[in-house]
Amino acid sequence: MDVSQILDPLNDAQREAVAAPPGNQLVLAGAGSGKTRVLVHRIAWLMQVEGASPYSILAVTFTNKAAREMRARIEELLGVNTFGMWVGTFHGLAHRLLKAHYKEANLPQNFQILDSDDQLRLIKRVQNDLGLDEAKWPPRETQWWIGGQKDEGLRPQYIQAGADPWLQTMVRIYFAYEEACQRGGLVDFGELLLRAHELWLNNEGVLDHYRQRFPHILVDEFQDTNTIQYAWLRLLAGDQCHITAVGDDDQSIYGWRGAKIENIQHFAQDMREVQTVRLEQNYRSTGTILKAANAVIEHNAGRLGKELWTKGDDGEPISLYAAYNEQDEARFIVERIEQWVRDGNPRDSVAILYRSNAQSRVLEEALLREAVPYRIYGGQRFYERLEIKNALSYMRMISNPHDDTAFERVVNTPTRGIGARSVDAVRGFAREHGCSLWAAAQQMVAQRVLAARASNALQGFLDLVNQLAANAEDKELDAIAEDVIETSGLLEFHRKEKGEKGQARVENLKELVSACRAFDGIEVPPDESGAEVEEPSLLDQFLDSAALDAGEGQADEFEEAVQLMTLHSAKGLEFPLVFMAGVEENLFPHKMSAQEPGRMEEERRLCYVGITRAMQKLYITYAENRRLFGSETFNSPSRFIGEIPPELVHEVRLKTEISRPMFNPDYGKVGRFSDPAPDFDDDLPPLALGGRVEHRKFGEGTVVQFEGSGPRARVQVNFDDAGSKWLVVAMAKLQPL
Ligand SMILES: Nc1ncnc2c1ncn2[C@@H]1O[C@H](COP(=O)(O)OP(=O)(O)OP(=O)(O)O)[C@@H](O)[C@H]1O
Ligand SMILES: [Mg+2]
Repeated sequence: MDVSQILDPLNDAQREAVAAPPGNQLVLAGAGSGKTRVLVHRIAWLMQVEGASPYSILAVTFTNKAAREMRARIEELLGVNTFGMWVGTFHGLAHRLLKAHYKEANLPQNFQILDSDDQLRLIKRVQNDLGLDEAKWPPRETQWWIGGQKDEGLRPQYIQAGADPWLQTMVRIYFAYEEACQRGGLVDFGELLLRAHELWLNNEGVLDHYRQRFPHILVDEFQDTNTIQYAWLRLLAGDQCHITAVGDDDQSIYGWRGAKIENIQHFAQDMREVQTVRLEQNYRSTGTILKAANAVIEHNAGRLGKELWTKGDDGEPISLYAAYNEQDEARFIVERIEQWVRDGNPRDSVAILYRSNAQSRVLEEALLREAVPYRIYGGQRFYERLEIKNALSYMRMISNPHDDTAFERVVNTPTRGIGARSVDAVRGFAREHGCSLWAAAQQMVAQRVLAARASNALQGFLDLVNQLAANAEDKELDAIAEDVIETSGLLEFHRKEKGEKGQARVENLKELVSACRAFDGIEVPPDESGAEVEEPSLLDQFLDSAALDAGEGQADEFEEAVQLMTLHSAKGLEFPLVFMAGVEENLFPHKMSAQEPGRMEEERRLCYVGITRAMQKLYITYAENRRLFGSETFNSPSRFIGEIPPELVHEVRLKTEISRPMFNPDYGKVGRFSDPAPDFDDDLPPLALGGRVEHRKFGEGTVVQFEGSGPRARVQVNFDDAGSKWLVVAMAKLQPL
């Protein structure tokens, strides 16, 4: 038997983990030390040497994309098909279980996944029905709270509200929300996990079946499992099955969402005979990047403790750029990317990482301006778009007209004369009769409850959905989508919208048809045990995968593109060139983290995750002046920058003839940056970004941007009275103040 392919590309510690006899294992190791590689090779080993069938393996990954990569790697290593292996995220696997056992889970076969937006709407509606004022009971807070309870595995009946009126109300909403979900056949993300856990708890036969089936359980990114996920794993493992868990306590970044680092310690106690393996050699990053990461994370207390080293070169220093504002930052980043690409590197070797989703907009604009293809990773870019969600809602109505969330979304979209009052009346009727909105609307039309005009309009909507459903019979998925966007009037509606926005929406709707065309189903392999798996319709599969897979690189998967993503979604990934943007106090660390103990350490772990994504070169940028979330802020550089040893950092100065970057008082405090003298062109006044200048005609103003050099150099000045102007420096006779 040739196992050299499996073992040769590993170091001794990795080999020990991969080739261990079946048993419980914990691989605890820092970033880039090959944890994920160990997991993949371990699966290959189990199959090749222990004779495990792919059917007997369940692997949990952090994203669906990681799951696909894992499959591909194993197939490449062994030259066999991984068909039948269960590889996916906790949510994806839970969904699959619930689909296969919907009856035992007390769900309709075509239950729908409720994404966070739809969930919020539903909560609003539920609160409204309970007569709770939104101002006093912010629905987002309720959503957060309910999610938190589900993560902890708590149903409303188990929550002791005592005499706490706030908690009593929350529990009341939770009850009503559960009821609404059950009625509509809707399952939110937290519910997937909770139900899947209860499915096993309450159905011994089902649990036994899976325990028999999956003697080998493997989990990546174990440090970010929450209570219910861990309970689910343990329940499945019981005493017979073996878990290989790999993780890094320094990379636990989802505490705010209920993840428990403690699970790492509990694992060693809860499971029998756990073998712990540590990996310390890093294969990903240069020495410099690694030293920076180690230095930053050292500021955290209570670590399980491990130091990473590499045999590789030190590589280039980390570049730090102090931008004048967020525009300048974005432009700088795009320029460097263009240079990198001109040097012959592929675009998809670059990632821009940021702390908050909203930061992407400015970066996107800068990339668009320079026509640099980019993709937002994990940002729910396509399926989150309004017009797409509307079209998907029509498709959901075809699948299940009792889906209240979909009903709400499209009953009057595009507008068809069904006013808010009519919709309110439908809601009231549904509440009174304990039925779905669809059933209520049908009754109301039949009983002529509404005035003639409103009634006709509502009838029109009912007819439309019925017609779409009839048309959909025996049609291909893309034909259904095409019919939906045309017959519903959505396409026409956006065609009439003026400007680029409408056009983009039309294009998106069309893209949905292409997405349907390319879709060939979620793999549901036959279950050799004979457990009943009724194949859901392709439409249902598509709707589920759109909800589950949202944003995971589906935008033009094959185009070579720069990757944009939040630091959170960068976990587990690696890129030769990485930019960390917006590394400023209040943004990163996020200002919310100051309010809760422990959160600052989580921010630092997030910084560690960010730094360790970089293989060859890392840029850190911050803006002295930032417009974000609609307001202007002046932040100092992040404390994390100060935690990187100065000798690893090189500060970037822009060397155009006219620019002298604004002096940052904080540098003095940190007192450590090598500062190459800025270049000046003696003929021209030394204008500085952010500097004050005077113009004969326009008066005083602030320099905000530069462009070009030499005689063609231009500056943009925000004049106090005359507004913003672009001026040619050589002509404008600007006087620095
Ligand atoms: N023994 C090895 N020899 C050569 N390259 C290796 C070895 N082990 C891992 N690598 C490479 O090092 C990089 C990091 O590995 P991997 O992604 O598995 O690390 P990780 O510990 O999972 O990181 P993270 O904590 O970020 O998830 C990958 O490019 C991987 O292919
Ligand atoms: Mg990994």
